[in-house]
Amino acid sequence: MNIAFIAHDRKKEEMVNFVLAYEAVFEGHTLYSTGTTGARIMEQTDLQIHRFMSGPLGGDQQIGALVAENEMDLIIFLRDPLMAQPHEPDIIALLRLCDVQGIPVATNIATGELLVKALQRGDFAWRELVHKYKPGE
Ligand SMILES: O=C(CO)COP(=O)(O)O
Repeated sequence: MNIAFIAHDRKKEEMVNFVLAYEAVFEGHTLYSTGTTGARIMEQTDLQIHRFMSGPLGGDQQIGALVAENEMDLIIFLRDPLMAQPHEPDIIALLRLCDVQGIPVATNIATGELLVKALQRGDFAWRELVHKYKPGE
């Protein structure tokens, strides 16, 4: 599965702790992140993550491009609901594309926990069919 991690600044510690707790689950997958989030996770875990640009510089949009292609299978996006972000339009665009493609996306830790447990159980197997039977391929 292709999994992306994104966390706003005041959620980065929570994200690192979350990924640490489920490191064994994530290590079998292909991991992506926005720039700073990925750097923080890689500092504290043994995971290899493909890092895009920092969110405000276009990282959300880069992940959005994969979502538009229906390539991303799961996104954990710990947003800060109490702080305005300069790139709010990019964030909304990413979440909109997730809804367009029906991509599971957690925007808080409680949903993140549920999705990672579903991943552990194999509930994401349907995404393999999406990859296999892409329209036009
Ligand atoms: O701003 C972000 C998501 O909207 C996250 O970007 P960074 O991981 O580079 O801090």
